[in-house]
Amino acid sequence: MLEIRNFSKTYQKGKRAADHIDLTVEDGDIYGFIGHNGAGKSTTIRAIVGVLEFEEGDIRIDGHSVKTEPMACKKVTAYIPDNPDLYEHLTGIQYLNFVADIFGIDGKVREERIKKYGDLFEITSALGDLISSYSHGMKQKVAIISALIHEPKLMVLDEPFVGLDPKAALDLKNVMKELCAGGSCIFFSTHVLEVAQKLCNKIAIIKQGKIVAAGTMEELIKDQTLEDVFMEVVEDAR
Ligand SMILES: Nc1ncnc2c1ncn2[C@@H]1O[C@H](COP(=O)(O)OP(=O)(O)OP(=O)(O)O)[C@@H](O)[C@H]1O
Repeated sequence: MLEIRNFSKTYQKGKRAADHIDLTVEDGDIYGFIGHNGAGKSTTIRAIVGVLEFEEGDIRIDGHSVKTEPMACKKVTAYIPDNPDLYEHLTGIQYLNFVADIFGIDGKVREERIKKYGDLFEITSALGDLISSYSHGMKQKVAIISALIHEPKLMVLDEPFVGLDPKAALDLKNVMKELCAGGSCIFFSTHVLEVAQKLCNKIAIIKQGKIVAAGTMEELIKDQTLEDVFMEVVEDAR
């Protein structure tokens, strides 16, 4: 579903943020992407979802290149950035309808999905209010619902648990599992290793732009914790 081949990114001031990255995310995977601050997670994620241009390597979603077939990629992908920037002058429901329009989701289906996820995340009663009046967590919830509205085949999330209360975080984990059980896949970055260990079937660890370990959770951690493995791998790669 997602294939990253030999992807590298050097920013204008010469910073090499991603260095020959190869990764494959398959249908049904909940793939965690972990690494220290500044390791290159957001750079990779932003290239996957088409908001960061790159020259080296190729990224394909459902067989389509993000460089040459961006629309085909975007149709099947949902992206939630680490700090969702929503249209503040719209109400929550106007924003969700706007996203549903873009993806061509018909009225009945969108209503059902907005009701299902709005109720789950306990935000239905606030959807008539302006987004500018929302807390960070409420904006995060609307961003999550907008991502789920078109049942993406690939969901890409950058630090999705930051700012969510414990109930919302649990709901999101359950929604992620449900989506992947239905054949979609998720690629997400996180610093919360306990969550990654419980939730993910695959993990990649990035250090200074390079993948230093990747594979299934069982292969990687064996009888250790993800935190132990992360610290070992990152120290070894120094
Ligand atoms: N627009 C930019 N121009 C120049 N350098 C950048 C730019 N964006 C990111 N970088 C640099 O690229 C490196 C990787 O940054 P990136 O945001 O991908 O890391 P990250 O793993 O997502 O970090 P964090 O966990 O702190 O969010 C860092 O050294 C960062 O300073």
